[in-house]
Amino acid sequence: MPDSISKSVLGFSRPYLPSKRAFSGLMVLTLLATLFELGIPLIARELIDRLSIGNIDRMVMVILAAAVIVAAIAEYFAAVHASKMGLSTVQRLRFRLIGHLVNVQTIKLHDQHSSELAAQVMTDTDELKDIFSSDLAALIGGVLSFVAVIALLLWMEWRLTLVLLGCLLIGALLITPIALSMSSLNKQILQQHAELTRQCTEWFRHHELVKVYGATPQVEEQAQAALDRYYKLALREARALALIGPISNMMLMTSMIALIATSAYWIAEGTLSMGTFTAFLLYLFGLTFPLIGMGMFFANYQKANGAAERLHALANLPTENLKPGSAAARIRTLRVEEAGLQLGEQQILQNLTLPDMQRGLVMVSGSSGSGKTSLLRTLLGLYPLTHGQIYVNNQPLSLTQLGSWRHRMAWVEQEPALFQATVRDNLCLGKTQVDDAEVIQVLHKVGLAAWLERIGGNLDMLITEQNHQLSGGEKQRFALARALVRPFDLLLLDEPTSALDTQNAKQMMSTLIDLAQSKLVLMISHDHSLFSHADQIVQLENGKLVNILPKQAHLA
Ligand SMILES: Nc1ncnc2c1ncn2[C@@H]1O[C@H](COP(=O)(O)OP(=O)(O)OP(=O)(O)O)[C@@H](O)[C@H]1O
Repeated sequence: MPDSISKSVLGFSRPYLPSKRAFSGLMVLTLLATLFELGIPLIARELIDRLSIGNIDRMVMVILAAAVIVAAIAEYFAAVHASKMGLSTVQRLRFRLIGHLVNVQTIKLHDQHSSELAAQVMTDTDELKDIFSSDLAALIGGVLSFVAVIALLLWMEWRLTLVLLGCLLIGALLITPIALSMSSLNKQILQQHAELTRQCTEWFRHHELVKVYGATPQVEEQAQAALDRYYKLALREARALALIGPISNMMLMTSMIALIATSAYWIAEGTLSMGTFTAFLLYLFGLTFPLIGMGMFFANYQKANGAAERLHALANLPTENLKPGSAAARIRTLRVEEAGLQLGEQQILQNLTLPDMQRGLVMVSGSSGSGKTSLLRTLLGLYPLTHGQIYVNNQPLSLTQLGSWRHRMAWVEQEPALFQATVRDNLCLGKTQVDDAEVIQVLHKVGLAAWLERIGGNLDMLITEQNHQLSGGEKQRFALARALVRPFDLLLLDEPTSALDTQNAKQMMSTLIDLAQSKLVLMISHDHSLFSHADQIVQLENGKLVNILPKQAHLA
């Protein structure tokens, strides 16, 4: 994302704001609406003064009607334009945030929950939307009306205007601390909202576990506590916001009473016309909305500051650097030299050296937690090496474009991830050209022909989040199919047979042995019965290489 210079709403949103033209358009429309709205009381004054001396002027009536209609039309277009600006700003921001978050370095996302991130992308940005749509238009119109009305009132009766300004100043002083408290309050509300979203996601995703372990009362208790926390914060915010309207109204009421009382005296004295008095009243009414609008803008701006601060933290998570370096060439050899990987306090790989590996099947074994998956993640460029180097065709991997390096690989994860998407979309992830015939062929190759038949050959079938459409073993073969529908030089597999029966494991091994004729296949496995297929066996312990056995040695 572009560097965000500040955590404030305007600083943070600057790169996504609408063009100057759009802002000018809003200014013009708001100005037009405000000018006509300000003109209406003056025309009304003229009309009433003429009527009071029995002069019915049709022209003034027509002008008044036209002014009312034009003001309404301009107000409508200003509101639509402002909403468009707010919506487009948030759309651009969300688009950049989504792109940014999927590129954030894996290790920086470890502490984040995906549903909390999703909640932030959707909910926190909503707080900014109102600022650039309704609130901004209200502010521009409000400031214009306020300045113009005060100028007109000063021109009409300066002493009364000073009394009015005094009342408004007291109102502003009352509203300011309320508005200022919004920033931290809203930050807490959004945090609590995201936390609730995370908890709900966990409960719904693991509903079977919850049922079987009879954890429903526990869930309800946690839900109640989380909802109570949210309710209290939201109520505090509602109470604070609810004060703004009455305070503004109270100040206007007070001003109006003072105005009417003095005006009554002057009308009786004959120094004030009925028309001027009507205009005063209309202007005071006209001030109500701008004042409330300005107060709300101030409060919402502070609220949005809380959201911007949270989004700022997301936007500053470091992303992967896919661009620098040279394009990855076809992989002929792969070597690891004194690789060290430390994550947090934990030393995961320690001086791990793997000599040149070429095409063939390399099995990685070792006890649980010895660093096998971490080694694969390092090769995938998901975990950065703390020291040491990986060499591809004798070139340091750190000098190679990460994106193009990944294009040379395919990966079958330990716990196959499935999207809530169609069979085709799950298999063809990242591919721009999809050939159904090829997809079906690959599904046959990995032993999913019977499964495909069962689903009626329907590649459009939706795989749901709970993915009951696939058994554990079918999921593993499905993940292999996803790898095989793309070209690669290096295939990384993380215990791909752990959920397979002997027959299916044999079939998968035969596919992998075939592939290993022309590609490098690196496979993690705990199953010693499969080791006889390996061209090389790498044994890790505590992140260190303890043994490396060629095929003959192992078979011996
Ligand atoms: N992102 C991480 N942050 C902190 N520790 C991590 C991270 N990734 C892995 N580890 C730790 O590194 C150690 C090795 O994990 P890894 O998953 O590589 O082991 P493994 O050999 O594949 O184990 P298994 O055979 O059980 O899958 C574990 O103790 C794990 O907790």
